[in-house]
Amino acid sequence: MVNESKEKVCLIGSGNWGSAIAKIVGRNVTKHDNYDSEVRMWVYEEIVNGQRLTDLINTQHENVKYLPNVKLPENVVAVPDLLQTVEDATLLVFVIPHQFVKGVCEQLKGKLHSDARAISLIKGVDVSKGGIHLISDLIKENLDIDVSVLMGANIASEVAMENFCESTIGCTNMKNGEAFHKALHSPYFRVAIVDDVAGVELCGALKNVIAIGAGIVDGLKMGENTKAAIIRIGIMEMKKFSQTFYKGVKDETYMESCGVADVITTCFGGRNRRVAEAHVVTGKSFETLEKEMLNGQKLQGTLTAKEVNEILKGRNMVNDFPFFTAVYRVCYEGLPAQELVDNI
Ligand SMILES: NC(=O)c1ccc[n+]([C@@H]2O[C@H](COP(=O)([O-])OP(=O)(O)OC[C@H]3O[C@@H](n4cnc5c(N)ncnc54)[C@H](O)[C@@H]3O)[C@@H](O)[C@H]2O)c1
Ligand SMILES: O=P(O)(O)OC[C@H](O)CO
Repeated sequence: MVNESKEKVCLIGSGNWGSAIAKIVGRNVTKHDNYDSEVRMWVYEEIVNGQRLTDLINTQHENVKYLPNVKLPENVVAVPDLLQTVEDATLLVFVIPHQFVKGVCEQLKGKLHSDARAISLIKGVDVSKGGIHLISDLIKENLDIDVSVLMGANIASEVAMENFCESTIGCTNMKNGEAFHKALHSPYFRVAIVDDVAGVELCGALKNVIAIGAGIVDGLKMGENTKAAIIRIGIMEMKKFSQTFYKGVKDETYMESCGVADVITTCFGGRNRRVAEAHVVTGKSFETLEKEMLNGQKLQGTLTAKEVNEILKGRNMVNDFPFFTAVYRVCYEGLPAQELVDNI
C-alpha cells in the first residue's frame, strides 16, 4: 500500500531514452523521503533472446535491447501491464515515440490517481485533429491532468554514462515542475525550469527535422560549413514556426539546453542524422534503414517532417519554410538529396 502523502513516480516507456531516464529517476527517488522508492516502468513487451524483456530487465537490471551495458537501479521494476504501471502513481513520465501516444492515452483514460500529473519527454507533434497539437496538450486533454515537458541536448547513451549535460523543464504549474525536477535533476544531468511549455516542446520536436537535413548534407560529404549553414537556417525556421503557431514562445528559450544545444548534439550524434546520412549513401528508404540500423528504436524526424508539412500545407505556408519543406520532399517525394540546398 502506497503512503498517500508520498509522490510515486512511474515511467511510461522503456526505450533508449526511457531506460537512461529510469536510471536517474530510480536513484533520485531514494534520496527524497517524500518519494516512494519503487519506480514502475512500462515495457511494451517483446521476446528478446527467447525471454520476455520485462523478465530480463527485472533479473539483470539492464534493458539489454534498448540500453545494453547500463545497469538500472533495482528499485526500477519493469511492468508489461500499462494500468498496473500507473496504479497509485502521482508523477507520470511519458517517454515513448510520439506515434504511440494516442493509443497509450486511450488506455489510461479514467484510470489515473486523482493527484496525477505528467511530464512528457516525447519529441514530436500531433496533427491527427488537423492543425498543430502539442504532444503535451494531447496528453493533457485526453487524461485531464497538468503536463510539463522536459527536452534538452540529451543523447541517451551519453546521459546513461553520466557525462555532464543539461536539460530543460517547461511547465505552467511551478509546483509540478519542481516535483518533476526532484525526480530528474542530478549533478551530471542539470535541469533548468522555464515557464514556456510550447517553446521547449517545439524545440524538441523540430530539431529532429533539422537533424535529418544535417544527415543529408553529411551523406553528400559537403563539409562542416554546409552543415553549420543547415543548422543556422534550421534554427531560424524552428523559431519562426514555433512563434507563428504559438504566441508567447520566448526568444530566451532557444538559449536553454532544449534549443540551440539540442540542435547541435542531434546534428552531430543523433539517430536521425545517422540514418539520413545512410539514406543518401545507400539509397535505401528511411523505413528500411530504421529497421536495419536501429534495432527497434524509432526515428522521430521523418514523421515530424511530414507532420510539419501537413500543417504548413493546411495554412498555405510551405514557401515560408523552404528548409522544412525541402527536408520533407527528400524524405517523402523523392527530391534528390543533392537538390536540398538549391531549395533553401
Ligand atoms: N534516445 C534518445 O537519445 C532520446 C533523447 C531525448 C529524447 N528522446 C525522445 O524520447 C522518446 C522516446 O524515445 P526512446 O529513445 O526512449 O525510444 P526508442 O526509439 O529507443 O524505442 C522505441 C520504443 O518504442 C516501444 N514501442 C514499439 N512499438 C510500440 C507500440 N506500438 N506502443 C508503444 N511502444 C512501442 C519499444 O518497445 C521501445 O521501447 C522519443 O520521442 C525520442 O525522440 C530520445
Ligand atoms: O537520436 P535522436 O536523433 O533521436 O536524438 C536524440 C535526442 O533527442 C538528442 O537530444
